[in-house]
Amino acid sequence: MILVVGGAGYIGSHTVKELLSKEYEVVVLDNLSTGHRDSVDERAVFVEGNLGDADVLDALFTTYTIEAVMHFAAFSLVGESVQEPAKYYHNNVSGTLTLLQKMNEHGVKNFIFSSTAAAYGIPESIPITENTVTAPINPYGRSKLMVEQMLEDFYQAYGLKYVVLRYFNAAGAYSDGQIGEDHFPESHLIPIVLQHLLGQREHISIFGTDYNTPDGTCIRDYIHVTDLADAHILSLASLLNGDNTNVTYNLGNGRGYSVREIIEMCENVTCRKATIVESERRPGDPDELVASSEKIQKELGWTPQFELKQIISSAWTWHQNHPAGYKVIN
Ligand SMILES: NC(=O)c1ccc[n+]([C@@H]2O[C@H](COP(=O)([O-])OP(=O)(O)OC[C@H]3O[C@@H](n4cnc5c(N)ncnc54)[C@H](O)[C@@H]3O)[C@@H](O)[C@H]2O)c1
Ligand SMILES: O=c1ccn([C@@H]2O[C@H](COP(=O)(O)OP(=O)(O)O[C@H]3O[C@H](CO)[C@@H](O)[C@H](O)[C@H]3O)[C@@H](O)[C@H]2O)c(=O)[nH]1
Repeated sequence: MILVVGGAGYIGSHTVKELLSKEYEVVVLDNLSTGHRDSVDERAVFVEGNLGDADVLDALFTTYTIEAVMHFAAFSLVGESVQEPAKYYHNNVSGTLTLLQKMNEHGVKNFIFSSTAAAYGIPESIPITENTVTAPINPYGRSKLMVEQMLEDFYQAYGLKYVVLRYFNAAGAYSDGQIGEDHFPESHLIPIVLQHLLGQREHISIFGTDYNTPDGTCIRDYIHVTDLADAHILSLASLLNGDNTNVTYNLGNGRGYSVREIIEMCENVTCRKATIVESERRPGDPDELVASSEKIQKELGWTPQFELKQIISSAWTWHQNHPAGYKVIN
């Protein structure tokens, strides 16, 4: 069985569906702090609990035979991490340490970790490879990098095998339109633009128009959540068949889009016109983040299947069908 920690969240719930479609048995552990019970496929076992709760973990590892753990659970709002670093180190680092200790005690040796492009901070060059210097510029990025470092120590000392996946900007929704992105508060650009185009927000703020990019707005690499889920499946197989022991991969499309280009593509997909307000820079935003994902393409044969237009179309279907997200409207 595969334990998916944070499987009721955005990326976790999509990965659960992919795992089930590949005939893996899945148990989800999630405390629903930012996730949604309704996003979890009913074929998965659901346990509500905290990943930092040793008793919950003992019960899980005793009840189920866990071959591998996929760990999505974290707090991930950059701005909040600057205001409340303790919250981030407690959940993302200390919670994960408890999980790793319990895995070790129960002899569970395979681990896949959701890391982030934020681990690189302001990169020295583009595209970013796994060898680019990691120098995070906020507590969120640092909390992820600390876990990466713990994983290498656990590998050396206890033989934990791991794959670290550094995602760039996750976006899009599952092909059946039934699950998608529902964060509160929403901070990500694509859902914010689509919510505006649905009439749920008065305007879109562009955070900074004086960046060192061709149109002055930040450039990011957007990757479909299903492509991320597929990378997890490949990583899992490589751990289980012994090909990988301790490895880090970037996950992006290798193509950057500016904030203005994203808004234009959203207008194009939805055939609606956006109202834009040019605002101040948001603290901590690097000019440009674009991945080189050649390493995972070469080593595991992962190839992203979705381009920006398809990413936005799938997200649009989700938002139209679920204007209030997972909330039930009476
Ligand atoms: N969304 C992105 O663009 C992006 C980019 C890079 C990395 N990531 C990372 O990927 C992971 C998933 O991101 P997401 O967007 O799906 O986030 P999300 O908030 O939708 O999902 C996180 C899930 O973890 C659960 N959780 C949090 N703390 C927990 C705890 N202590 N015990 C049990 N469950 C807990 C939440 O309830 C939620 O269901 C995170 O680790 C995030 O840092 C996300
Ligand atoms: O209303 C908005 C929201 C965002 N942006 C800009 O849009 C870009 C993308 O922002 P966002 O969607 O919030 O993503 P990022 O800040 O790039 O961060 C995401 O991608 C990172 C990896 O690249 C992950 O580490 C983070 O967890 C994840 O939130 C940034 O330049 C923002 O300043 C706006 O201009 N207006």
